[in-house]
Amino acid sequence: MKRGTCCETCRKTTYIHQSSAGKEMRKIPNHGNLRVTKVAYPLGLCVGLFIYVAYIKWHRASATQAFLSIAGVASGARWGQQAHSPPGTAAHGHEVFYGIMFDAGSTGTRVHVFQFDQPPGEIPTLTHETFKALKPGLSAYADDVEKSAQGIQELLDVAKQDIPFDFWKTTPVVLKATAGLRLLPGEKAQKLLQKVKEVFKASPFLVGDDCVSIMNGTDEGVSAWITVNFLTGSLKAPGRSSVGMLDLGGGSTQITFLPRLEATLQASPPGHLTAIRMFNRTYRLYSYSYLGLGLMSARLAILGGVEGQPEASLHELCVSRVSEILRNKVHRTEEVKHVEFYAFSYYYDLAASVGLIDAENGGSLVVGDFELAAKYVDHLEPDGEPVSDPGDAATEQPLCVHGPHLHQPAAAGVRLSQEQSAEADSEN
Ligand SMILES: O=c1[nH]cnc2c1ncn2[C@@H]1O[C@H](COP(=O)(O)OP(=O)(O)O)[C@@H](O)[C@H]1O
Ligand SMILES: [Ca+2]
Repeated sequence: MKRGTCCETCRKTTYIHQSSAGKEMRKIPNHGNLRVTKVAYPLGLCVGLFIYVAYIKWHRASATQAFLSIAGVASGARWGQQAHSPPGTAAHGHEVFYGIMFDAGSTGTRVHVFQFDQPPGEIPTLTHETFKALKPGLSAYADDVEKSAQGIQELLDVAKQDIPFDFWKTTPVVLKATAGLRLLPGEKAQKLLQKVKEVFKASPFLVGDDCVSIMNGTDEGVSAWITVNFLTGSLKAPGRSSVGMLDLGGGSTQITFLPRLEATLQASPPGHLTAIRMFNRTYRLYSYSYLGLGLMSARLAILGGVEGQPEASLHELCVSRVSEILRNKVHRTEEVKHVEFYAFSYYYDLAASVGLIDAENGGSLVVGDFELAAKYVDHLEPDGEPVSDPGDAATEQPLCVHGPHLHQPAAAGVRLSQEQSAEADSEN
């Protein structure tokens, strides 16, 4: 991947972060350097989601045009060329318009305020984004629905500050919920969605009938796959092989890749294949979302069953509990050994937290590195010091990233190369 494409994205993006105290917020303008930060990740995935949901799924005929436009800008291809118009102005006859997208994840709700610019007779391009995230996720308010309104209102206020008054009533606002709401009993999830809709309706923004919904897992995986393959250039260059996408969320996890082997298509269980049409081409994708196997939900399942004191080593105990949870739940498809994958969310957070990848730049590793890291962490005393004689060669190996670091926000994920994933698979 070439350096700089996505980093341009950061230049025009303003992120507003919740401080650890959860109250204070600060604006971080990026002054045009090439430093890649993790916060660029949500822009990429949300633009992909926007493209997929708004254009490919609903308006298939205009998919190619819309995709080229929005994803092209997301990659920074055009952002260096023109100065950013002040919000609300239409310099040189350019139309400016906005969109507000809420990502209601299981661990947090995030707002993305997109600004688009449309030169006369041309397709629109994305020129600015403001982002803010709040914790916990919407599902945490399942038993106190009224309380959920406060956070949504706070995020809407960010949009109000960002979007000029004259644009409010023409700016659409949309919320897509993922695993947190999928995991709730239907009635509770619907009450939360209804509450959000009420808050949206009381706002000055454009609110459609289907402005608030739960996105299905396949759509979630496919939109992230589109984004990552746009960013790696494989959608634009037909000969270039595509990469796979792994996203480990809090409540669910997705795998999506483009199989090359007929055998993979034949051997895929029902519900694991989906087709999308883009650039006059039909992509038959292997895509599956495992509900309940996000990091937090899986931990809950694993730890929920613990009773008494462990007899085996902590690592062995963990491995056996995880195996029990995963048994017969996860389909193993042979072809992944030969596919390069980009991994996101908790794959990133976990790899960065144990030093497998650089916390700013991401990096490459093999699947087996996670296992080594788990062994290492499981051998730590509660105070964080390694035990004196872990008796395991794994802890003697350096926990470092294999292969080059990526200098891309798409790489606010972990990259698993072909050889690496093959090697890792053979170790499992
Ligand atoms: O907008 C974002 N900003 C920062 N991290 C995000 C964003 N969206 C998702 N993540 C990452 O996703 C993980 C949490 O997943 P999420 O809450 O979206 O659960 P879900 O996808 O299973 O519903 C964390 O690793 C978090 O870093
Ligand atoms: Ca997510």
